[in-house]
Amino acid sequence: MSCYILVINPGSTSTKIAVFDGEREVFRKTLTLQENQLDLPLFPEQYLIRKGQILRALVDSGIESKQLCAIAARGGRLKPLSSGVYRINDQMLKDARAGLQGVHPANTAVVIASEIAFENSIEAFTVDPISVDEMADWAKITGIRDITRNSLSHALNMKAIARRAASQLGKSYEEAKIIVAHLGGGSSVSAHLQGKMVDLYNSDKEGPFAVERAGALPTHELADFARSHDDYLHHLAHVGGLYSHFQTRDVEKIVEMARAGDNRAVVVLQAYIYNIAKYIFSLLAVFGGYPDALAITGGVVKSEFVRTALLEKLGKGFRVFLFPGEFEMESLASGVYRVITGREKALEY
Ligand SMILES: Nc1ncnc2c1ncn2[C@@H]1O[C@H](COP(=O)(O)OP(=O)(O)O)[C@@H](O)[C@H]1O
Ligand SMILES: CCCC(=O)OP(=O)(O)O
Repeated sequence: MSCYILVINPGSTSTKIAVFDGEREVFRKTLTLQENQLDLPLFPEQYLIRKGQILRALVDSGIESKQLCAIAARGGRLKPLSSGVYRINDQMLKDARAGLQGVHPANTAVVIASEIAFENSIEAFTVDPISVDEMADWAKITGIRDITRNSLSHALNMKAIARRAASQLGKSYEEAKIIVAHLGGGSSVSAHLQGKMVDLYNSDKEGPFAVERAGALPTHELADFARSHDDYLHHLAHVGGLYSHFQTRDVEKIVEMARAGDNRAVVVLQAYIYNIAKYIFSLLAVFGGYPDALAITGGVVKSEFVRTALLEKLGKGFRVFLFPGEFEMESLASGVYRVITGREKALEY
């Protein structure tokens, strides 16, 4: 019998939805928001817009809600959690609405999923939310006692990619030593040891700058910037990175500018690549040398220019696996499918 899983994945500019029959994708659509809608608060404005778009898209798809047997929602900035599939409960909804560890469009997903699930008497889950925290204690300490590093990242895609890389090495995820770089609108770079992301950077606040995220900044200059810009967090996480230099999130366009001889584009792209490589190399400290593999994933990896420049900068020491694009929709669906088929137990939040 068919078991349709609705997958909901809200991002900074769109909401991706899909329907999987078990692990086979039968429908996918990207629902975009207008530029002025993206500046609206997540609750209730964006959540209502995104929920309305999802319900209309489902009706248009011809898939009836009675065909759904479960919902998989991308989990946002919830409380720090171990990796796994979580049943959405009231406390999770409360934390998502309150923005417990900050706001992210994915915070709307669990709320929308639980409402659609309730209306259809089915269950809703989230898999490896942004707040998966497997960071080692020694990686959390900083040079100021009151400032502790935390773990917020593209955990869903990076854990799935690390498992794929391990399988290509012929090893279990738990025995493989892997670095994963996720290069999208935002970026994360993580070190996987004994099946855990023991250290990572997330470009909202650390590591390499990304398409729209500022990455690590010099502390004194950042303090000055924050004093003179009330909206400095918006600069760090939405209009930073390549966007702050070129007012576009379209990497192909910036590469074209460089190819056409725009010197600024040449140097900023050089810096973009250099910073990614620099932070990848810094994670060699986790392993005391090269890991078994370096896996590079995310939308930006679709760019041949970026792939070539980055591989050249990384040199010959890594065994590199490239996974252009992201695999969040299938990872959400397969996590929930494992639970509803009894192969994995859902965790309680
Ligand atoms: N073929 C391509 N060449 C260069 N950049 C690309 C290409 N395809 C997508 N990108 C870039 O990937 C980024 C989006 O990555 P993705 O992982 O899909 O993002 P998000 O973090 O928004 O989910 C965009 O900045 C886009 O310009
Ligand atoms: C905070 C890390 C997760 C993240 O930034 O996701 P998106 O790049 O999808 O916004």
